[in-house]
Amino acid sequence: MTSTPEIHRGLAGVYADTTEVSTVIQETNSLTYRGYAVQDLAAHHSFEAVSYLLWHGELPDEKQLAAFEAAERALRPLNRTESELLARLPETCHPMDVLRTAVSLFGAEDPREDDNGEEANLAKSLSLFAKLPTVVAAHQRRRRGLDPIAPDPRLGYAENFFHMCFGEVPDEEVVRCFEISLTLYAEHSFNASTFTARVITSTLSDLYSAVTGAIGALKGPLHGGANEAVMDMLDEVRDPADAARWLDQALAEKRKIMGFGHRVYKNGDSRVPIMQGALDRLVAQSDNPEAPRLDKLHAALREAMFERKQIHPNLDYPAGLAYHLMGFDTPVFTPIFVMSRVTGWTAHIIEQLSHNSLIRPLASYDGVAQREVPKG
Ligand SMILES: CC(=O)SCCNC(=O)CCNC(=O)[C@H](O)C(C)(C)COP(=O)(O)OP(=O)(O)OC[C@H]1O[C@@H](n2cnc3c(N)ncnc32)[C@H](O)[C@@H]1OP(=O)(O)O
Ligand SMILES: O=C([O-])CC(=O)C(=O)O
Repeated sequence: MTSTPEIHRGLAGVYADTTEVSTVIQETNSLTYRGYAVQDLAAHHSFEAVSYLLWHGELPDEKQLAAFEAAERALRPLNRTESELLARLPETCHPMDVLRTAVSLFGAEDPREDDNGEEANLAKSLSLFAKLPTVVAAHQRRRRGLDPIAPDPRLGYAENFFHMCFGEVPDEEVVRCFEISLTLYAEHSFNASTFTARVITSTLSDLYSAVTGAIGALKGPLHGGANEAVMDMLDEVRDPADAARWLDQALAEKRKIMGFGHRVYKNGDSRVPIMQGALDRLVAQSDNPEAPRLDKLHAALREAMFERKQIHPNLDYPAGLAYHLMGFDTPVFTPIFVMSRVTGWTAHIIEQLSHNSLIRPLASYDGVAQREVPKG
């Protein structure tokens, strides 16, 4: 008789490979990108500089950053085929479907699609980084029956995204809060979408295919889709006075409370204090009449969840409300996560190729024993 192998369902606790890109340090509950604490990066560097760091391993000097920014700004516009094809998708489809289709289309158009050399993959990564906000913004406007706004090369990455979505750039505090969220969302080791990208890459498929698959993995509400689900939950509960009663019922129904819990962090997500601080500043200066109620409800659910389950919020909890207060439609929240995480995904794709081994685990069979096929 063969012994039953040890099963790690969900690969919980399994080390699948090494990485130099980022790490969660359990003892201090902190996260580093290429060795730098993420809160220090968020406080002192632009999202563009953080993206450069993830791809190149070091922060850029002034000249490198200027060249990087100029290249990003030049790559933002979509060509006519891209704009027309994406505008043919149903207006009602989820914007994650638009992004998934867009990345697949960019791959089909790129003559270097199958060139897996580092230089080619860095060029593709920068191109995705520059173009995805243009796709997301055009869809945000289309949902409201509005024509797209062309990117403005005079504006930085975050400012330009607001300009393309709303035709104006908001107060500095709002842009800062958005940039902080992008830096915090950029990278998180072997999370489900990054691992998906690495699995696809491990077959020696192309970067666009890996990113398309990663978008599909991020869409799910147990992963990136949770930032949208947080807002749906706040819309469902509405009244801060109902938070505890609503939560008791949801827990009794064995519902997962969106924006809470984490596979790796069991004592709180290291990114939450930074994002919550940015959200507090956003609420304080918001002219949205709903901001005080939403803030109270957000805090009431967080406190009730901790009292009942001792489970902490993850990054999606403050980010979801922050994106709402910035004026984005709820279905655009996870696409914003993609705009940021495409940096981490592509850094991992390049790393996977640098020491590739096909990712192919085993399954312990527990189906019916071998049997005779009925004849005739
Ligand atoms: C950016 C990101 O992707 S962060 C994650 C975003 N996802 C979410 O916010 C979705 C809600 N959260 C969850 O579903 C989970 O916490 C996950 C999927 C993120 C992590 O799950 P796991 O590591 O598998 O933890 P697991 O599901 O085993 O949770 C352990 C216990 O805590 C409970 N638990 C964990 N999170 C939650 C939650 N959000 N709501 C209710 N109960 C929860 C589980 O029911 C389980 O209880 P049990 O032992 O009584 O069965
Ligand atoms: O690490 C994870 O499992 C999920 C997460 O927080 C992320 O991808 O940012």
